[in-house]
Amino acid sequence: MSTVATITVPKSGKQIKLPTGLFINNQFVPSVDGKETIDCINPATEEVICSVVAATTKDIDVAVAAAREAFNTTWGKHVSGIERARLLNKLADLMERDAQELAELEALDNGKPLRIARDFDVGDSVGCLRYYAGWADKIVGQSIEIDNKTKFAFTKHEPIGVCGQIIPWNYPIMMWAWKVAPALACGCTIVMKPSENTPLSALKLSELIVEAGFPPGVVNTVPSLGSVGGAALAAHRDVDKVAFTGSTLTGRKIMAAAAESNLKKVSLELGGKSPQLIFESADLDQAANWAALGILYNTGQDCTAGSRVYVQDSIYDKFVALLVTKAKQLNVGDGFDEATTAGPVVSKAQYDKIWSYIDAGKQEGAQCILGGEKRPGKGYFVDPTIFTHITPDMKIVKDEIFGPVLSVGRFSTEEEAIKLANNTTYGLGAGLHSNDANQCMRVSSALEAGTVWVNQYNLLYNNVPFGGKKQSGIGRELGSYALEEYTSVKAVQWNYGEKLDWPL
Ligand SMILES: NC(=O)C1=CN([C@@H]2O[C@H](COP(=O)(O)OP(=O)(O)OC[C@H]3O[C@@H](n4cnc5c(N)ncnc54)[C@H](O)[C@@H]3O)[C@@H](O)[C@H]2O)C=CC1
Ligand code: BAL
Repeated sequence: MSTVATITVPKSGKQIKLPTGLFINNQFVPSVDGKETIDCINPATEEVICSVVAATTKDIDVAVAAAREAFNTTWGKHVSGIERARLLNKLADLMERDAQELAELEALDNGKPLRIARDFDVGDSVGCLRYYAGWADKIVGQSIEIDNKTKFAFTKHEPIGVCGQIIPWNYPIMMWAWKVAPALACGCTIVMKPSENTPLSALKLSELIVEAGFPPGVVNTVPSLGSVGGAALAAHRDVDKVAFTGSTLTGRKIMAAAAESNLKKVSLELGGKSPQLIFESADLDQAANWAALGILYNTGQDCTAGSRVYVQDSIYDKFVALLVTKAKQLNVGDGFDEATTAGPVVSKAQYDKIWSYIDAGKQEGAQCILGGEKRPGKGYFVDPTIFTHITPDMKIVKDEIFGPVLSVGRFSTEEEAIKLANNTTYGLGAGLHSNDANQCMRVSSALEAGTVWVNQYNLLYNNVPFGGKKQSGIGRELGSYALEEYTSVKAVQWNYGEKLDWPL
């Protein structure tokens, strides 16, 4: 197959030339032993955009060897923090320069609206690179006094080594940035496996890695099926750490593979079934805006999607009516239409999964008060769907759906609200809306989640840590906390005076 695809951008007709090979040692190459390719589908039209080379397990070995060689020679302990910062800042500048093209590829491959891809996905990712560029020369250890006449110790926060990074399809550029930026800032090298659903932006970013001036092998990109390339990275004996975002099911497999191979360090950002609590003192119009954003942003394909909303009895009817009004204002359509505020879901598999849950909700007796009807024609479009009259045992209430499907329940007391919210195996996000400050403090500390949003929902900042409790994950991304995921602490104990009497 050709190793450069020509991709036509809808509406503008602009043509993008994109290398489609594996990116290893700063070059786009064919597979060493495979002929498989991955078709990239535009979910708004179901048409093939282009095909990219699929890495085999042998290709993963080649990419890991390249990353190891770079770690031992040009990166790792062989490059200063100042230089790492310079390169990260340069990469951020190039991403900013190419923001439109990156967004076009993302909108085509994932389906999300072009404007949102450019302003939020690319914009926040540029910010993420700059944030970690700022950290690159500030990764410092401690000096620890043991005995002030004879001994002290100091710690070094050393790069952990070769990192396998496995990312999903819901925010392909942003998940790339969240993983690549802290790893490079700390001095790690990378084998990046983008999702087979959305590999295009990672290939474009690989071109920018070369242009920014990163040495060969520092970042390698291997599109592949999860069961092939992802599994090979998780089980690889020369990978020191694997960072993953995706389903809890796959996270479990990755952890098992890490345990059974070389006990590599693992960080997991997994699924969720996040609650939003609406108390009677809340500003209802604002709460409805945040609740709608919580479940409908990115067409609900969000690990922190606020997919369970619980409303206090006294305001239930009024709030539900408001929420329906807000949900109806969403404009689901092709991401290249200016008016679109939510695109299709990413793939046929995801579309089918969402519809199986909508059907289950109806069969289990929940009341569908909005949506719940398929659209005719092409494209994986799902309109906002709201269920009421739910019970805790329903599948739509328990399982992560990853689509614009909301379950709405009710409560009478604060205790009941907390109990309902925490009644899940997940613990990623939670929201509460109340104008009672004491209540906000009480409830935010009682909610079992890695992030609690008070009077807002779903906002993330590069300097605020993000991650899950319970079965939503292990470790933290973003903020200074992410640096711990990519460094290993070495304690150097120094004797400058103590004499050892022997035998003891
Ligand atoms: N937490 C999050 O942000 C995400 C959650 N999900 C959840 O997962 C559900 C299924 O979506 P999928 O795309 O199938 O998720 P997935 O967890 O299987 O895929 C995420 C990434 O893991 C890779 N992968 C798959 N199997 C692997 C394996 N055995 N070893 C290593 N890597 C592997 C995939 O290639 C992809 O790069 C969604 O409906 C949603 O509920 C999906 C994507 C992101
Ligand atoms: N909400 C950003 C992270 C994620 O959905 O994977």
